[in-house]
Amino acid sequence: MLRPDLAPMPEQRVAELLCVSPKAELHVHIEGTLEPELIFALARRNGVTLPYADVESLRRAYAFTDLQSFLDLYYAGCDVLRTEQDFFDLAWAYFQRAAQDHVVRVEPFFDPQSHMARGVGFEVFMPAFIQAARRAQDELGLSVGWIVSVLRHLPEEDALQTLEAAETWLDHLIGIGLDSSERGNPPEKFARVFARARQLGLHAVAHAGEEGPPAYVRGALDVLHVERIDHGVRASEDPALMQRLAREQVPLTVCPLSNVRLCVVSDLAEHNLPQLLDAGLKVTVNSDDPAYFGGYVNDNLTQLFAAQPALGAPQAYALLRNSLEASFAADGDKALWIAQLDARWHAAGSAG
Ligand code: HPA
Ligand SMILES: [Zn+2]
Repeated sequence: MLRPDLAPMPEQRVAELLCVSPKAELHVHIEGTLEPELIFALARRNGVTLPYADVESLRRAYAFTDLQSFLDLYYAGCDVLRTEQDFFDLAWAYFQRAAQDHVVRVEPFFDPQSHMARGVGFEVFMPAFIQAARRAQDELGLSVGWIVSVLRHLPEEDALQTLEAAETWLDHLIGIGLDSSERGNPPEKFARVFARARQLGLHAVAHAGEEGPPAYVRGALDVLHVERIDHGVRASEDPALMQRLAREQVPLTVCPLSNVRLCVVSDLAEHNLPQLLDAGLKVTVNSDDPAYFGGYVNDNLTQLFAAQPALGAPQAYALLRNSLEASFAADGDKALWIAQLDARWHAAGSAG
């Protein structure tokens, strides 16, 4: 929703408001918040030998050419996560970082299959995630809803087994997601696992239209019955799909720095987010894998706004409000956060 009543504001003021306003982060992979420093600390703790001499040489390897080149390093990074304490340290570090960005609600993905393949099961990571989320709520006022995500490069049978293992922890999960290598792995491959998840009362989201074609966005909506599309930027290639996304107000969780780092777009100035917003889509800005892509949610917002002169106060307000509205939090919580957002912007507007 754009607010036409906002007084014109200098660019710097918009950037400040973007940073200090309450917001929801709806597209972040907890394993993608594993900073190189923590990779080295956990490797040391667990006696794992890394193929990099130090943090700097690992960081230098983060030069990706596409989604797969990133995923190879992302899954390799996961190998240092072995114990409940490791997963707690990972999640707690991210929650503290998110709170600095005035995130009031986060719905992080986690990839069980990337851990189960190494013999690390739900009984190791779930207690850690639950404990970290509890502490985030108590100490940071940060509300957390976990999304169990299945890997699309693996067979649906694996995903069904993963969902079955997740059922024990259902009270601590809000949704199911679909991630990993998109091309050649259409949403239709996961029809049964998403049907089962929805039967269990989970919300449904899926990565679609990041590297994959607009048809994958349609498939996610029509076959998986998802409530949000993760990425979705390639929808702009299909005018009829754009009209549908606008009409149905399907939220898109867009990740600008990720799109640049994975060569989905050439640079931030070329990103189609303004076009998506202009077409009336319910767009949100998120960080995806901030430890790998060079920025958390406020970095994504401020760098995008700095690169795109067409983005100003109305778009900033819309993106923040969309994030809160598109979350799966309780209606009462959402209403409270939106009131806090409006109070911030009202004060800014009257200050001129
Ligand atoms: O950006 C992504 N796309 C697909 N799968 C992923 N897994 C972690 N990040 C991503
Ligand atoms: Zn993602």
